[in-house]
Amino acid sequence: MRYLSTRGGGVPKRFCDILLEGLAEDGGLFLPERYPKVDATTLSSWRTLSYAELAFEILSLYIDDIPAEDLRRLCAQTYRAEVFGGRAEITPLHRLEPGLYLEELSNGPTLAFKDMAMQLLGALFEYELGRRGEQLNILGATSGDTGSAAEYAMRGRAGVNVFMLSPHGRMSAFQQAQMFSLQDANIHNLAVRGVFDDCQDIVKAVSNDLAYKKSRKIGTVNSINWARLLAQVVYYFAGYFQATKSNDERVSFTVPSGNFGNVCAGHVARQMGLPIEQLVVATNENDVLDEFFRTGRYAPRGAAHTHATSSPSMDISKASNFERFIADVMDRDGAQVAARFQGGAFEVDAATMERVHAHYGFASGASSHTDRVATIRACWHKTGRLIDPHTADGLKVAEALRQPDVPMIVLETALPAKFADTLVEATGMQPPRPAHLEGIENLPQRVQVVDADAAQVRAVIDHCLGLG
Ligand SMILES: Cc1ncc(COP(=O)(O)O)c(C=O)c1O
Ligand SMILES: N[C@@H](CCOP(=O)(O)O)C(=O)O
Repeated sequence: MRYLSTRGGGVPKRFCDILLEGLAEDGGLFLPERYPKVDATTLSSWRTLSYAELAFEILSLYIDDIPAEDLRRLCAQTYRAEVFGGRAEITPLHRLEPGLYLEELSNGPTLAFKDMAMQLLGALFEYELGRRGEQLNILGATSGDTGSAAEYAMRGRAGVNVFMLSPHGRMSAFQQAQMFSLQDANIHNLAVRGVFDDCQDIVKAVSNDLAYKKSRKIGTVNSINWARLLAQVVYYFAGYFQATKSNDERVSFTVPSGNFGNVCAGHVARQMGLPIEQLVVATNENDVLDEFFRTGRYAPRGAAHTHATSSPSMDISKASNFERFIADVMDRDGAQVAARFQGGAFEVDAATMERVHAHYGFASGASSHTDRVATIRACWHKTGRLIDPHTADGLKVAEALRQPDVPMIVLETALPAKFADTLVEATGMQPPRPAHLEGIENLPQRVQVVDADAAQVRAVIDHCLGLG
């Protein structure tokens, strides 16, 4: 399989090259030249596989520059029950009521769905850097969960440093403590005076400085990196197999969305032939994506209009992976994609929106603080299940948009322990947390506060690398 930039520049590349490269040189995002199709016989043969074996089968369709036995071993080492809360299924399905499910994606080390891909990325980086005898300096942006997942996956790994940008004062106390309490020498936390989008813009600006990127060996762990999305495709198949008995059945997924990485992985699974009826995008008050799916207008907002909400990891107004989806909608016309994403807002016509809904199966809705608190409370009272605020945004939208006779799977993107204040407001109870994370907020923290300025971030990286 070869990979191309959404903006059409550069030459086709192989998987391990784009794994380390992250953002394409023309500022676009890598996509495989085509989505491999999975026929009914293959789909049936995958039904009984373990999660690790399923991951291997799916990854093999996209990766031809890692020997099969090595890739199989990396998948087996990554997707072990011990790493994912002792759950043999890795992403178990929990039935809330007939036809409505939660797919548990947050049983990994940092209690959010990011672990599903990041644990594999850590193994892939170490493997490939070892083969090449190279180092990688990862520059990432987080609104709360990517950061800790990346740091836990990369801490102590040979050949990797992590520089993680987060929006100063905008994450929950638990999320901050998860990241800032790490004392490993290869982990560097930078709190940016700004919002998540400022952090992501800095990652892109530094990556687009090609001379700097090359000389400092800068890589990415955000869903900018295709490998993140690829690993996330696997749990759509795993969820489908658990919710159905035969391939004649269809299911829908509702995905709490911010940077559009998670639901974009669902789009890839659907393009591969997984029988998905609808992909429902659920946003919080930062509803740029919901606005697009309702009206055809994509209007990213600035920091002043990006609200700080009680589902903070979704406080995003410029969804990076939306570019990948639009590239597919525009039949991979790189010039058209570049024109749209180098500019500000854009609009697509009614015929295109018809395809977005009917052909690509997208629908959307938004949730507010009042909605998510009410949803957490109702879910607790009706089912005895505590859910986190982001999952609540998903459940609220799923309940409004689910169709009769089509099972709806809501992706559980984090555990309640990460967002205690909102859980207490909704239920009057402190959410449970794993014993080893008790008191994490009281540990000493290590973080450097910087302006939303790429030059300042470059200076910090250079200083840490002993270059400035
Ligand atoms: C808990 C949680 N839910 C949902 C999202 C949104 O996912 P995505 O950015 O892939 O759309 C995020 C962050 O990405 C998150 O951390
Ligand atoms: N919500 C994310 C934001 C970054 O998303 P990513 O999927 O592109 O890494 C976070 O919690 O950091």
